[in-house]
Amino acid sequence: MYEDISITQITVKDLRFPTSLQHDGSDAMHTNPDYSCAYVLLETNNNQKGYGLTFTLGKGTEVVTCCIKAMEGLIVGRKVKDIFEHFGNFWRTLTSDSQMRWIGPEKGVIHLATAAIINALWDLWARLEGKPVWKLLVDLPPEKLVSVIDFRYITDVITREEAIQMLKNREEGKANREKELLENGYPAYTTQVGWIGYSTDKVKSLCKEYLNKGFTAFKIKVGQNLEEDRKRCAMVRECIGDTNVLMVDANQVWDVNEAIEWMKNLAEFKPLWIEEPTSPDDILGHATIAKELKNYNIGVATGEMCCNRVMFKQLLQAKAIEYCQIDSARIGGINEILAVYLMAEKLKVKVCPHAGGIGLCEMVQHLQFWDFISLSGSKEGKYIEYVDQQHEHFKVPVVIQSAAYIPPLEPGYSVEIFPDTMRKHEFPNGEIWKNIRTS
Ligand SMILES: C[C@H](O)[C@@H](O)[C@@H](O)[C@H](O)C(=O)O
Ligand SMILES: [Mg+2]
Repeated sequence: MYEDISITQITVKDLRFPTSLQHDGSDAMHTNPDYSCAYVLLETNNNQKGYGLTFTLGKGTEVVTCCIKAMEGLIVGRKVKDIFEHFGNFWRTLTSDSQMRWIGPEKGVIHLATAAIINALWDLWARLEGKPVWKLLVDLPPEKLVSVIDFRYITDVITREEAIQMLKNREEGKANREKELLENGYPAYTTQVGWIGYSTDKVKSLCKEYLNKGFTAFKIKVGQNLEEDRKRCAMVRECIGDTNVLMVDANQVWDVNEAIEWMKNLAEFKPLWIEEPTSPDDILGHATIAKELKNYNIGVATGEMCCNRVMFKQLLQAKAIEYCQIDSARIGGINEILAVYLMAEKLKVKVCPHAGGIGLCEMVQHLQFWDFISLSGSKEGKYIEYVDQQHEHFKVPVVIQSAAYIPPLEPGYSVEIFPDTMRKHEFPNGEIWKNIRTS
């Protein structure tokens, strides 16, 4: 298959959206984020295209696009057959290039660039197969699916053989779960109600709006001021009632002990989890927080800035997280994220993906659908994050019905952006940015 198809071009665009103007997406650490992405377009000699992105904020996009350009030589000229037949090996060539790996390895800008390229390759593969990515993943035989993963550094927790066996054990019932998912979708929680820059009135009216839309789980930002947080949590709890779920997110703002003390002060509002209480690199710190907060029935969630499968492995081994928040635009794209799902399943930690950023809802739903159908077989106590921003720029935007993600049927990874959006939002010459700079 695909005998003569090869990649002829990779184009990267710096696309930015002025979300900071309305404080959309703001949190304790990122008070003026402009949702942005380094957007990758792959082209082949048979006119097939593949689209992928990594999520960034404003000026940071400049650096990531530069890195993707530096990786061009690793992609262009490759036969797609060689990539997809030996995807695990190809992933390793991207992440192990002997000159480029020095600026990682497998972390930071270079790994964001890897994620964008890998995401575009999966989009291309799914389009060639005429399937959405979730279905491509579901239909791959266990041996083939597992062959895309690089197990280096994680075999002390999971081996290739174990992973294959786990998928085989779950084969029974796959068709029924797929059918059920297509009918009922996958539960979503909303973060749209509680960005840190939103006024109390705005938070209140958004809670009502999302309650009316059928949401039962709500995440708000905390971490700047304890008294304000207490007022905010009390107000949101009153608004959503006792039986609905509240999550809080500090975006790495605290020291370990500070996190524990702060959260004890918010415990009466019964948050399900505290997300990113401290540095994303502090595994033992997360473990300490998790241990202390267990007494208050508060779980620890993290992962949106976890840099690779090794860090995830340690978070899982150390019992540092109750909720594992994989992010579709980070670590090394789907190949590496699948490894995290497998480790989480083995160590019995729930995966609740992060999706607060542009295109993240569109992509990550595919992975969680695959997890439900092929790996964990359960949605129990799990959610996919939902933020209601920038979906109108995508050709296949997410569909949310009764607070549930409904699987897309269109081929690909759902991140193709309209050409008009690219013209308007490309930085610095798109018309949106020209207008902002002159106004
Ligand atoms: C800057 C971004 O909006 C973050 O605040 C966002 O990703 C957040 O942490 C989330 O969990 O959605
Ligand atoms: Mg978060």
